[in-house]
Order: sequence, then C-alpha cells, then structure tokens
Amino acid sequence: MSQPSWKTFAPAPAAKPFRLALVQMLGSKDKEYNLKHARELVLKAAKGEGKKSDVVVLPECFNSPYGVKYFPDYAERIDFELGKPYDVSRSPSKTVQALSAAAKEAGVWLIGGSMPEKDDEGLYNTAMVYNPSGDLVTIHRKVHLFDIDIPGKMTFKESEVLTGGKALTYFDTEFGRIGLGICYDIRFPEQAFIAAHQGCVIMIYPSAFNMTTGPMHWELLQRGRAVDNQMYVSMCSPARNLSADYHAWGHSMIVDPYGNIVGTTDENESIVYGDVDPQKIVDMRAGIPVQSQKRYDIYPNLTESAVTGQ
Ligand SMILES: O=C(O)CCC(=O)C(=O)O
Repeated sequence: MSQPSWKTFAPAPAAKPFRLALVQMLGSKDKEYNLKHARELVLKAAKGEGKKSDVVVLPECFNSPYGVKYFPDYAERIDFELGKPYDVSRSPSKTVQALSAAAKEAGVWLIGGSMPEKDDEGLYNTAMVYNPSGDLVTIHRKVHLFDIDIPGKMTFKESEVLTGGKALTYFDTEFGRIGLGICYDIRFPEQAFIAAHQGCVIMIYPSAFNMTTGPMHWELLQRGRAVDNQMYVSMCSPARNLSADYHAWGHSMIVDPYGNIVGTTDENESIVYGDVDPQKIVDMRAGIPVQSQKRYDIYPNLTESAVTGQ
C-alpha cells in the first residue's frame, strides 16, 4: 500500500468498507478464564448479528485486572520486533498463542486488547494485532501513561510500574490502514492527527475509562478526535465489574467522521457492531475541507521547543 505524504490527508487508496465489532468483555482475576472467555466472544463477534465482522477488538488489559499492583504478576514476554519474522508457535506468551488461534479460528483481524508485557528493560501496556491467518502483525506499547490525580475521585499512576512506548502504530489491512492507541493515548490529539495524515481510516483504542472520567470525557474525546481528523474513532472498554478494584465505564463506542455515534452500549458485557465506510471520510473532507484550509505557514513545527518557545 502506498504511503501518503504527511500533508495529503487522504485515506489509503485501497480502503474499502468493513464491519467492526467491539467485545466489551467482563474480565476476572483468572487469566485462564479470561483467555477462554475472550475466545468465545471473539468467535461470537466474528459471526456478528446477521453480518460477518471483519475486525474484532478486545478491551485494554482484557486478561488481567486493571491496576499497577497486578501488572508485574500478569506480565508476559512477547519478544516481538517490528519487521522481523515472528513465529507464534514459539512465542513465550500464552496470551499471544491463544489470541492468534482465536483470530485464525474466527477468520478476522483481531486487535487483541492490551495486556501487561515485559522485556529486559521494563513493563509495558501492550496491544497486539493478529491477521485472519493468526500472524502477529504488530504491537503497540501505550505511549502516554495514565497518570492522573483528581483528589477524592480518581488517582492512578501507571508510571509507577510501566514504561511508555516509543512509537506510533499503524497497520495495513485489505480494508485500509488502521491506527492504534491505548486508552489515555486518546487525550493526545497529535497521535490521531498524525494517523489521519498517514492515511488511517480509523483510530482504534482498547480502553478502560473509569467512573470519574468516563462520564466526563469518554464520548467527547471520541467525537472530538473524529471531527478534528474527519476519520472514524473507536474505543473498546471492559464491562463494569463491581467486584474489581477498578470500575470500568463501559459504553464501548464507534464514531464516524461527522461525529455521529455509529454504535454503543451500556456498562454490561456486550458486543458493539458498526460499519466503517471510507466514502464517509471522503465526503466529510470534501464538504468541510478544513485540512486544505490549515495555515501551515503560521503554525510552528510540532517540537516541544517550537510550541513552548523554550
Ligand atoms: O483518560 C482517562 O480518563 C482514563 C485513561 C485510562 O483509564 C487508561 O489510560 O487506562
């Protein structure tokens, strides 16, 4: 697939419509159970409701509880290096092996949520992408770590145990290019902006917002990123588990380039389906051509020193 230049802002030429399914899974502390349940739900999501799905997404940390105290124990080595052949059958990760098998059995692209990952340098919150043959195509290590402190409401510090990833992630499918982030990454508009300029038709974020920031920003951020970049945006949450330490907001969602909600749900375990149609991107960009109206002549280059003046 040809690589669009930084300023072309066109969906990848080969883009075509596809069916997206978000698996809002109810996880537990039992990793074996989570892997088994994920497989069942991926197979169900692939069948769809009257229409087969092409791309299936699992939530952030689908195979472990969400919390810094859990990450070290649940972390697995993946040992994936972009551009190098990866033999799933020799993967040190049982999660990689299980999800690869599920993608192949279901015959779908699978964004296998995220899981705690370790290498010799540290721990990461890592999403994995499998093609319908079960190959591990790429991984995304959460770039922006979730460190917030809203007194009395929500304090979380992923950076106590995790290291941020060092790369933005896109992958090419027969449906076009897809951009990948994880949860808090959505708060950084630059990431989706760059993805749109790299020809992505959609940004997908396995996620787990909470009961404080979920009602505040979950929908707003997705609709904002979608309208700013005139692309599809989607977040896939776990179902809310009231016996867990962290109560996920749920409400997995797919938003189109106009900011319309294509599909969503409540906080319970469910599957959200929606159609992604690249023609809508073309129409929105033609009708409201903000991208060709940008004043690159007066914006600084996006380096920290150019933006802050320091
Ligand atoms: O940005 C937020 O409000 C929540 C982010 C989050 O839960 C995460 O990054 O896992």
